[in-house]
Amino acid sequence: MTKGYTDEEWFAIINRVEQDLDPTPTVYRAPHVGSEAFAKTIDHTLLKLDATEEQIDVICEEARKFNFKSVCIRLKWVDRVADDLHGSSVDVACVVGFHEGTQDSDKKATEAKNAVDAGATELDMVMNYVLLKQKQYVKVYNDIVAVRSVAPHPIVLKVILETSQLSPNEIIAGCKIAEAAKADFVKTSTGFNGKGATREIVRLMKSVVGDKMKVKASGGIKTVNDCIGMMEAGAERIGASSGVSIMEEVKTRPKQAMGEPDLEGADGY
Ligand SMILES: O=C[C@H](O)COP(=O)(O)O
Repeated sequence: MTKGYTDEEWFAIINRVEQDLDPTPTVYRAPHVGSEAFAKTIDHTLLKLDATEEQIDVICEEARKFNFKSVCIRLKWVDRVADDLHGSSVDVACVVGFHEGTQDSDKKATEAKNAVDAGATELDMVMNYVLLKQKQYVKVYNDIVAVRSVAPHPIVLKVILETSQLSPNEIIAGCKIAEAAKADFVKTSTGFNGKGATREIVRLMKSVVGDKMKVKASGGIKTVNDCIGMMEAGAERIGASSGVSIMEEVKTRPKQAMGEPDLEGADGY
């Protein structure tokens, strides 16, 4: 998929990227709150192991009602969600290697293929961040390539870095390796391990990937202002189990005039 670097070459590339990062933060424009584009940033997510059929059907109904971007679930639910969402504009997203990320690449690839065969059009795979921390960059790259090779474009591939477990240098490494492996998104967190997304981390990830990839913020995003803050930091997708309460909050907010930027989320940087 790209030139195969050695671990030593990756090490040098990552450190060069870190040195060259522009320290000036860019503020991106979030879609208008209440717009269709705002709802279409949200992956409506239910990943708890004890989810029931009824709960899965409910989140699909909610996703249709609010016109979210996707419903994000585990493999066992992909068939059902694909049926529930049939005829809607809501996509089916499935997690892979969730939530540890340490499974064998073959297992992840099989899981990814089964998800796509069952109707998933987006995959949120957990990077092997344990190997990343050991600077085994080539293995991390090959792990992502293994999934990408069974789920080529137009399947959307997001790579979850689990940023709470990583240093800034390791986050930069995860972003560059995911980009080289032709993933579409880097995603902050599983929501199951440590702190979720922060604006600072989203900003760092966006400054590394620039226009080459998109950033998904996830984990602990519960309010409209959380969403705006993440989007102004550079996220173009939000993963949240709180999508409904976010949309309920949207209804209570005064309408924005068209063309006016919403800068509320800029507070608290
Ligand atoms: O990818 C999504 C996360 O699991 C959602 O986390 P959350 O339950 O904190 O919104």
